[in-house]
Amino acid sequence: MDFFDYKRDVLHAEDVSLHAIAETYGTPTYVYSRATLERHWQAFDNALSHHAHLICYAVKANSNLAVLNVLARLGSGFDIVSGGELARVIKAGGDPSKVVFSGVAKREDEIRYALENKIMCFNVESHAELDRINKVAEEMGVVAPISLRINPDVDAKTHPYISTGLKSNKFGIAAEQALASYRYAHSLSNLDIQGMDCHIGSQLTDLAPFEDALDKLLVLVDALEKEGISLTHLDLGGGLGVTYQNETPPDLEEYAARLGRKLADRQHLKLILEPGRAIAANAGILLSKVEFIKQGEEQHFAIVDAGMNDLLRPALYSAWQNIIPVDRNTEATPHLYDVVGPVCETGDFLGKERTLPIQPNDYIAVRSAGAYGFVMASNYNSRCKPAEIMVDGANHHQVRARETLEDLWLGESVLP
Ligand SMILES: Cc1ncc(COP(=O)(O)O)c(C=O)c1O
Ligand SMILES: N[C@@H](CCCC[NH3+])C(=O)O
Repeated sequence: MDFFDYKRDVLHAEDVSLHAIAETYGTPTYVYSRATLERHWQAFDNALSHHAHLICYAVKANSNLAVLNVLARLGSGFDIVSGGELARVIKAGGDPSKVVFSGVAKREDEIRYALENKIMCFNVESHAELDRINKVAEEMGVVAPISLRINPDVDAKTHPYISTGLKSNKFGIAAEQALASYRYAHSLSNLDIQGMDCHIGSQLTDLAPFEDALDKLLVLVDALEKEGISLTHLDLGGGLGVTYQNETPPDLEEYAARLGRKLADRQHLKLILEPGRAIAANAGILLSKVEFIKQGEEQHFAIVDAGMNDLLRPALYSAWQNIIPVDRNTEATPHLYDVVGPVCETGDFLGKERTLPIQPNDYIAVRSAGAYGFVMASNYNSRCKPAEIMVDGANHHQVRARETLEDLWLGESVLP
């Protein structure tokens, strides 16, 4: 069941007409479905019910406070990559003791802030970072829980910009160096070794790389055990793909079953997953209005009021996201369009060669925009960032106001 569907020829989010949302809040506007977020999180939780586990939603995918709060209410943990994301989790009512802190370069102040809030674990990516966390923990007179992020050197077969588990990527500690790194961590007085983690990439549509990575990690877990270093959790990161166009991402049950089989005789090892996209992407759309139709030399352009500053994925990765009309009952004849924004860049497009029955002032929805959408928005061209709305059944709530002109120069000043 899709919570974004047509009712009486008008696209709805749950029970709310997107036409009504556009008229009430204006465009461009991100619209999220609470029921979809909950269903996706619950699907992960249920699929892993046979094994001790914690789902740590990757905050970077969509960090709106209302999104985090909906997931926190379900009991979600959170994967963060900055002090800012931790502050958001806390502000949204999330439990810091269910937070894992990833990222290649945590600053000292961020480490201190995380220790003060007693997060569950730091996912550490280098010796230098071990030293830094140990130093801050020592200064504070506490012990820091840590896990080492291993780079298993597996090919996630995804877009090169979002592949993270290859030797050539900046992420993690090479598998060959892992034992030495654990020994080193063990020698530091203010660190407590808890786990091992990896994250091999995003938008994976094949299970084999996850299994290969898990196999490599388990070899290391066993080797550590022999040295008297036993771990309490294994964190396999995020990365499960979603359907944008015609991808067939692995079935969640199958994913969980395959991981579960490899962990069956290791019940003491709690499994942590850090899904972001799989929870948020298809729980959101970007609503936009057609400004003009323009006949170019070779193609038609539909110029809409959302641009690359609002949704960067098409421009940055040539990512394909479905674009559909909000009103199906239209007089407009379908044409092939490049759907472009108002930003002064040739790369400013939301979709190319899309057949759409649209005319000026019609609304369109860019689907699968709940993850890596608003969070990657910018003010380029001094454009105000869009509003964000959360639909909950027949209700809609503005969970972030559209930026105003005053917001554009917040904190700026001119010379005296
Ligand atoms: C460490 C880490 N965990 C989790 C995620 C979430 O990934 P995804 O949105 O693909 O599930 C990412 C981003 O790719 C990440 O870097
Ligand atoms: N921003 C990327 C995903 C990056 C994942 C970061 N670890 C995307 O939109 O696909």
